[in-house]
Amino acid sequence: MPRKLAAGNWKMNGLGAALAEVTALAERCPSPKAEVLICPPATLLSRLSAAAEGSPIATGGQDCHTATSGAHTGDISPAMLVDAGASYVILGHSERRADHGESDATVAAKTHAAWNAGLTAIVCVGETEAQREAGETLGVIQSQIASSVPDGATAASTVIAYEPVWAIGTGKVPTLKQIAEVHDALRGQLNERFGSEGNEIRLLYGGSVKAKNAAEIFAVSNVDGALVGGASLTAEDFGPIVEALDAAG
Ligand SMILES: O=C(CO)COP(=O)(O)O
Repeated sequence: MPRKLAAGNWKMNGLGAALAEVTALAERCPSPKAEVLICPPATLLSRLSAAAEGSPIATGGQDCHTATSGAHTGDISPAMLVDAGASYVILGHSERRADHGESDATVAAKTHAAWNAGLTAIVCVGETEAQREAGETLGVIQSQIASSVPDGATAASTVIAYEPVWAIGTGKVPTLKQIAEVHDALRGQLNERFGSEGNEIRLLYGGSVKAKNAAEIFAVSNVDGALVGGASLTAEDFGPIVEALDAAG
């Protein structure tokens, strides 16, 4: 099994001053057992990669285009993320699915492009509150996985993040039983489709993960780490989450 992963998604937050948080995080967690990843806005990626050099902190993008270069104003290619020091990219986040109309097919194409550039793709899935209330959660998520994750996914190339849309930035968190139900179902689906490799693909939980709830979430079966938004912005908030993941073994 690859190392567990504590991933921070800074979303559209962070100016130059935020680089100090990465230095502080590296000082606080000098040799974590888990992999630690920060995905800053694209404007900070190069500088953050430089600031994290020599530390255990990896960097990643929050989206990429399917092409390597060309006439796509405002977009960023996977090769450009690699050039800026990234080793990961978050794809299909629910905010991109909602704000930019990204479909499962788009996410799958971006995942292929990311793999071709040597990036590890963190593919995000999650149900809305209405879908959960209608009892559709597992069906929605399994269909998103089936169509957003291309054939050939491996533990080195792919991470899955389960992020219930209603838990993102709301302070609402599913029960541990609800998290276990989804993660166990995802593990079963990945095993069935990718064989032994599917057993090794890391499954992250995301949505209102904080220092105070991290340890109990990391104890849930088939939770191999977290994708953290708001609580990843400072070393003070993210450090204890990394430490909780390490303590979970
Ligand atoms: O969307 C998320 C990470 O990608 C979760 O965000 P919050 O941790 O702020 O709820």
